[in-house]
Amino acid sequence: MTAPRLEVRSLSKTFAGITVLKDAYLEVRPGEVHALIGQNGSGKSTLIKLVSGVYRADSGGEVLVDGKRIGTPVDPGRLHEEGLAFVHQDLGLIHDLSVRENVRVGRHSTMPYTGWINRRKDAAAVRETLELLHLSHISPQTKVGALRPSERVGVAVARALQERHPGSGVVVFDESSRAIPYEALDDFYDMIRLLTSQGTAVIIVSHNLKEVLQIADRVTALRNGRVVEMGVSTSGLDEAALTRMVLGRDGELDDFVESMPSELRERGLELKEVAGGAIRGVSAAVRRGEVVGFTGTVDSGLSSLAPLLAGAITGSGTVAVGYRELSLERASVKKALRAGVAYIPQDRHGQGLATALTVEENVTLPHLHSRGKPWWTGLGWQKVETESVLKTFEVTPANRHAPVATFSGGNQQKVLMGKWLLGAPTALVLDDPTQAVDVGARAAVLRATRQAAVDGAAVVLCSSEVDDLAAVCDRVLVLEQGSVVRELTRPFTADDVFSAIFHDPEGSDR
Ligand SMILES: Nc1ncnc2c1ncn2[C@@H]1O[C@H](COP(=O)(O)OP(=O)(O)OP(=O)(O)O)[C@@H](O)[C@H]1O
Repeated sequence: MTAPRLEVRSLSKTFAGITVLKDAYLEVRPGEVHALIGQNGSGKSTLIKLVSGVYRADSGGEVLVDGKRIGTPVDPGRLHEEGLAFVHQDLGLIHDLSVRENVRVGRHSTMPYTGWINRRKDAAAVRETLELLHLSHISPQTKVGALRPSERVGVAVARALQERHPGSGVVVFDESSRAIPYEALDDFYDMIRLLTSQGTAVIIVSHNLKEVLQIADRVTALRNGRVVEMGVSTSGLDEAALTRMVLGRDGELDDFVESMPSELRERGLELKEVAGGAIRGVSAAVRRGEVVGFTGTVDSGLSSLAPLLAGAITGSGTVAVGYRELSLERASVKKALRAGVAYIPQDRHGQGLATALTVEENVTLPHLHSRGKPWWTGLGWQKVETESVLKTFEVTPANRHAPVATFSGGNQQKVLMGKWLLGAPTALVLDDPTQAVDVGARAAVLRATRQAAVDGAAVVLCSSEVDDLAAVCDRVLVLEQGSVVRELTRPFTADDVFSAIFHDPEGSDR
């Protein structure tokens, strides 16, 4: 029997006395797609970071590639040699540089004597790797920013795989598909299949259980820092079975509109000829008590809408919030916030959270003014409210004094939601709020979104997750080329939303 391509034996990791990964084990075979699944904070990234040498494991564990011991600790310098490659969620590409520069960074061929970069040799090496990935149409001279999203993933993979024998090694995609718009996913999956057909092993870390079923041969689940199932074949599994592996219990997405009815009132949020970014002109009214979804493909303008409404980018037109009117020409997040717009941005690091501060500081900071007294911030409410956020969203560890930076990605997203929902806003604008959250937390985020409407907010949900939109929205508006082109009113299903985005009136067999 051939040795596993990658084997992990008894890996543990302790941070400041708390063991977050305990005796993890894993076997990945050559030529397979192996998915790692688990709730936020279950230890997936920690496991990957131990294998990639970012963290040093507690003593006692072992990592083997093709039967050969490579640690622990794993020497990051040896990873390339041993055939381990990591493609992170943000891809780590510099858009202003060429494909050649991005792929060859740190690995340039140089001229003898002068030590200057040998561009011709570099370009030839890049072409060779791109050919392996069936991407020979990409020129090494093209700027990465000019490529399609799926081609960018190809460049990130080429960088990871260069100078490798086809079929060797392991490529780890850590939530990489989140960087890829829906319409480019098939190309990404084709590339994964191409790699595995050559014999390379692929690990995907994903919260998207549909994706896991579609692409993975076997799956390993972590719960509370332990591997609870290892290498289970996905044939014969369905989403409900994967959900049980993740949560240790059943978990279904409710129809929250049905189960959480709200009362509609005027004077919510009114968009008048809103334009800016890739939005060309949108007029729409969202009543208080209503959740209105906006959706569309990657080039529909969807990604500009939430930042525009929240004042994060300027534009033209006006947004009326209750009795106040904001001009988008002089917009700012501060002005929008003062008018009663709470905003959950997509980029939680850049705009959402101060990661060096504690959970309690993050959750309560925007509310000190309204909840505290001019002479005293008040500690009681801060404790109670923060603990309620930790409980509602099942944030782990439930430690309000821990710095946000030490939480897993999904748990940070939950803290961000909790922070803004505390304030009972007039309008709530959410930009793809379930990204990175696990299947259990996703339900909590959607319930909280609906609860905001029940409590009287006008809620705008910008998302391309059709299941989310169908679960919480009263109406869905579909964008194309920066304008609203279709409107769905209840009842509608996730498939209806999907068909409306891709303008497929016959429905689809996704
Ligand atoms: N640098 C750190 N210091 C302290 N604790 C940490 C650190 N990094 C991770 N942790 C803790 O380790 C646990 C596992 O986190 P990890 O990032 O591995 O989870 P995950 O399964 O990848 O979650 P997600 O799906 O949200 O990305 C969490 O409880 C997290 O708070």
